[in-house]
Amino acid sequence: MPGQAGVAVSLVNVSRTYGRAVVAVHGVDCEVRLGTRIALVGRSGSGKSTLLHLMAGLEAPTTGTIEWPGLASVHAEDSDPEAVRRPVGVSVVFQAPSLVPALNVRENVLLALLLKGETDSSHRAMRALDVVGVAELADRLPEELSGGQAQRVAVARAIVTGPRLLLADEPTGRLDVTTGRAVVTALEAAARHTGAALLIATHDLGIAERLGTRWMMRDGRLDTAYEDTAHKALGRGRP
Ligand SMILES: Nc1ncnc2c1ncn2[C@@H]1O[C@H](COP(=O)(O)OP(=O)(O)OP(=O)(O)O)[C@@H](O)[C@H]1O
Repeated sequence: MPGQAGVAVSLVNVSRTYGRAVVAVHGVDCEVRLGTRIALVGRSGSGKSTLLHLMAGLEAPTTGTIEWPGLASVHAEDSDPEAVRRPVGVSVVFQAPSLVPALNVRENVLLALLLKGETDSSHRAMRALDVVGVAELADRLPEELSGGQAQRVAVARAIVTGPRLLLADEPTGRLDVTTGRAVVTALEAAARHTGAALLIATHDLGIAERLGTRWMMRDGRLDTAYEDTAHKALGRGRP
C-alpha cells in the first residue's frame, strides 16, 4: 500500500458484525496518518466506538484487514477474536479514566511503562504529567482528583509510552464543557509532544470543530468526505 511510512493505522474493507444481524461497522476503508487530528462524529449507535475499538486492536474485524504499519496487522480470515491484543504503539483513553486507586498519580503513569518492561522511568512519567499540565498532582491519590484532573492523568498514562496512534472514546462524556475542553487541550498537547495521530470519538460538536478533520459515521459506514460535501452544498470551498 502506498504511503505506509506516514500511516498510523489503515483499514481495508473492514466490517464488524455482532451476533448474526448487528452490523456495527460496514465496509470501512480509511487511513489515519501521523500528525493528523480527527474528530469522529455520528449519532448514538452509528458505530463510532466499534470503529475506534477496531483501530485500537481491542476487537477483531469480521471482514477486512487492519494494519498498523511497522507494528502489527490483523486479517479477518486468520484472526481469533479472543486473541486480538492492542498493538504496542497504540494508546486509548476511555470515558472513565480507571486509575488504580491504591497508586498515586505518578505511580499510575509509571505503571504503563513498567508493564512494557521499562524500569527507572520516573522522569518520563513526570514529563508526561507535565505535558498535560498536572505535574503538581503527582503525589495525589486518584480519590483526591476532580474528574477533569483524573482524565488528564489518564491522558498522561496513554502517552508516556510514546504511541503513534492516540485514540479517545468520548473522553469528555462525563465532564462539564469547560473541563472537557481542557481535556481535549491535553490530548492535543500530548499528540503534538509524541507526534502521534489523534482520533477522538465525540458527541460534542464544539470539540469536533477544534480538530483539523471531521469524519462522520452513519449506520456503520464511515464518511471521510462529508465535510467537503456539506461545504460544496453551501457553495463554499474546503475549510
Ligand atoms: N458488544 C456488542 N454486542 C452487540 N452489539 C453491539 C456491541 N457493541 C456495539 N453493538 C451495536 O453496534 C452498533 C454500534 O454501536 P457503537 O457503540 O459502536 O455506536 P456509537 O456510535 O459508539 O454509539 P454511542 O455514541 O451511543 O456510544 C449499535 O447498534 C450497538 O447496539
